[in-house]
Amino acid sequence: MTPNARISAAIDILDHVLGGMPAEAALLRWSRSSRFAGSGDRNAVRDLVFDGLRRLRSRAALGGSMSGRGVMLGMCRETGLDPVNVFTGEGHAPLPLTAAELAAGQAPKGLEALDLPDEVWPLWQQSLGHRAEDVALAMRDRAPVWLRVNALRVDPQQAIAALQAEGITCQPHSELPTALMVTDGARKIAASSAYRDGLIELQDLSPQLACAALPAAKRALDYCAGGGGKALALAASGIGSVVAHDASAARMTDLAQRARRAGARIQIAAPGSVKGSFDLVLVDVPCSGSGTWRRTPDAKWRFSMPALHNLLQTQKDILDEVVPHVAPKGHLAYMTCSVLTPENGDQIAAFLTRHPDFEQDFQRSFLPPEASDGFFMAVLRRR
Ligand SMILES: C[S@@+](CC[C@H](N)C(=O)[O-])C[C@H]1O[C@@H](n2cnc3c(N)ncnc32)[C@H](O)[C@@H]1O
Repeated sequence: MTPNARISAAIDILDHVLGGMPAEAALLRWSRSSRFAGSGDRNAVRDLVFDGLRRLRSRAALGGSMSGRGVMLGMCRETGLDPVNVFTGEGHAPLPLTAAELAAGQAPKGLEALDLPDEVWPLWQQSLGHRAEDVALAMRDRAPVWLRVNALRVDPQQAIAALQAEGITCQPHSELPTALMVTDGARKIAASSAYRDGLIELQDLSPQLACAALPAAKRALDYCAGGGGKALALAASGIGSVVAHDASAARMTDLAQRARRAGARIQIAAPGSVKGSFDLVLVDVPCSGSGTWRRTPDAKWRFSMPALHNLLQTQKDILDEVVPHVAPKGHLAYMTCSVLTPENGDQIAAFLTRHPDFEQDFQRSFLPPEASDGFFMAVLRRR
């Protein structure tokens, strides 16, 4: 595909996303109907779409319309590409710009320039205070890729060497050497033998730092295990017995295979079947995902207050549900990938009021750009 044909494809995909389709589904739909596209084309189109979604409002303002064409025209204007050379109508390039399109567009203002939806701003500002603008601006850029070295298989130096042999270069984090930032070759990870053999896992820096800060335990329960990212990290940290549970069995479908690959011993509990108490209970609850909008930028534009209120109730219910599973003197760790206070500190303050037999050990927030994703953890202790 020519560069302009890739822009045409991105316009079509963005129009589907703007029509309500999740970005991954829109990309898959395009991919299936574009067998001619090679892997380089697919990667380039994906990048155009995701960059466009991270900067949707500002680029639509620059391009003069909230549409695939408007966003790609805005991209041309922002990056200094002459739109007349892109919108040529030749081959598979986008159709030439009309006089109205050429005349439209202006510099983004206010929340347009921050690329945030209006609905989130009051809460964003209350939650982030003086960091509100710079965190919003960080969300406009692509996030780095981080790997977790699986200490059950290798040490960081061995993992770095194995990855290097497959053309993937990494740099260890200064405080947590098992966290590796990929500096080159990120697209080769999924097919690499280092990944297939369980030497490394894909996991963002913030959850890695959060898991590393958890108190030591002999028996841990990951109550909202999903695909098992945290359960695998707990098992790799040397906790002898890890039980993974989720309200949805389907969310844990791949966990047994991932655990085998990683050499991790994880017991999978069917929904609602957890028995007994644990000295560490982790609840990585469903949340707005507002800390991860660099990776899932379409979710940013789906944010709504009614959806947030439903999530707040789910988070509260999960916290109350796990109380019987926290052993006396045991720890309850609460995590979200959100930067919004109602899902974080407020949720913990309300829990401590409802459950005076718990006290807080510590809270920690991670914010981009210095951390990778926005993330929150609170560790509570049963008296
Ligand atoms: C943020 S995701 C977990 C991600 C996972 N811990 C990881 O690291 O890959 C939240 C999970 O909570 C689960 N969940 C939602 N309601 C729940 C409930 N009442 N009890 C247990 N799990 C629940 C969802 O199915 C979802 O998999």
